[in-house]
Amino acid sequence: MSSTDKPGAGRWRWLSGGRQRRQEEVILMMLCALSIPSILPFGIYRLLQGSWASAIVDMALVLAMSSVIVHVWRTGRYQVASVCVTIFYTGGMLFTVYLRGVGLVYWVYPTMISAYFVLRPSVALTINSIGLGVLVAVLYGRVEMLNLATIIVTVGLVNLFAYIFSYRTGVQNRRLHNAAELDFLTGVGNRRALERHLAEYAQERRPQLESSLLLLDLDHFKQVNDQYGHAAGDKVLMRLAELMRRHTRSSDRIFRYGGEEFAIIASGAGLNAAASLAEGLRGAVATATLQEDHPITISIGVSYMDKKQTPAEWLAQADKMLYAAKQGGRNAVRVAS
Ligand SMILES: Nc1nc2c(ncn2[C@@H]2O[C@H](COP(=O)(O)OP(=O)(O)OP(=O)(O)O)[C@@H](O)[C@H]2O)c(=O)[nH]1
Repeated sequence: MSSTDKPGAGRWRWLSGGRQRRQEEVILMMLCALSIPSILPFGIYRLLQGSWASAIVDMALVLAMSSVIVHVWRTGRYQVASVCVTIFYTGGMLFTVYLRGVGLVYWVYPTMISAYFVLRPSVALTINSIGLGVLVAVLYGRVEMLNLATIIVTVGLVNLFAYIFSYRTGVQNRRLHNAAELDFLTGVGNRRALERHLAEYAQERRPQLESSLLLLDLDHFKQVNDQYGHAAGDKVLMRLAELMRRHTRSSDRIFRYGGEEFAIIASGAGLNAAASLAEGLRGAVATATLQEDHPITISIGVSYMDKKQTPAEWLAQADKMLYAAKQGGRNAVRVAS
């Protein structure tokens, strides 16, 4: 069984709730879950003390974090929730310092570091810089200048180190991702990336989002290699990938499925739209010069990514159509009915 057949496979399966979750979702939910036992005891203590304002802030944070966990768990949407969580945390932390004084400034450090776990480094740095500005305004006149300067410098340094660490980790992650999922010759996604995207689409919950799968294969490509050499064949593959990029939308995803075989996930395209896309690509390749003095054509099989079927079935159907296009004389498009 290939990875396209396994919903919920992988490292985060135990938290998947039936589908494979992105790492970002899991980190956000864990961060929120961790904040509940960290804040709740203080909220209860403040309640017992009768410090109503502090207790309300703590309880509101606990409630907000619980809501975020439920929201992310149910919808899988984490981007806006990540910004909201950071703003809740920062606001709660600043209000607590405002209410109870500089003694609670220790909360600033974990709060600010947590932003780098769930946001892009530049966004986290921006929110934290605004938070630091508000903190200085809150504490100004309430603590000695030397004390305030120490807080500013230490908070600033913590942010600087967290930013550098988070930025470098992001760069390394992108490099690893590219090495694992990009085809080194053409720069489009590789087969592993295709399988991941198909599995993600199979678990996508928006019923109105329809997509189609195109499998493209160069016709008689062996002749190009035999006649002009392997390096010339490589150039043809690169030019074809470039042509596909130009003739697809930015939401479509292109992959190299095998040696001279490519796949396109036409996002948001039903069968008719996908058939027009395929026909346009076929015509564009037929009229382009991918190899001087040698006309090159492609054959394309198209299948509809029906949610009632599995990714393996979409691939098998598109492959069957591709085979039919080849059998029909090549330089042709066949669409699954
Ligand atoms: N240059 C180059 N050639 C490749 C690469 N991967 C596969 N090929 C070649 O692609 C050719 C595929 O040949 P076949 O499977 O016979 O297919 P074909 O000649 O395209 O014929 P049809 O698909 O039946 O139209 C072989 O010559 C492979 O060497 C690659 O990365 N670079």
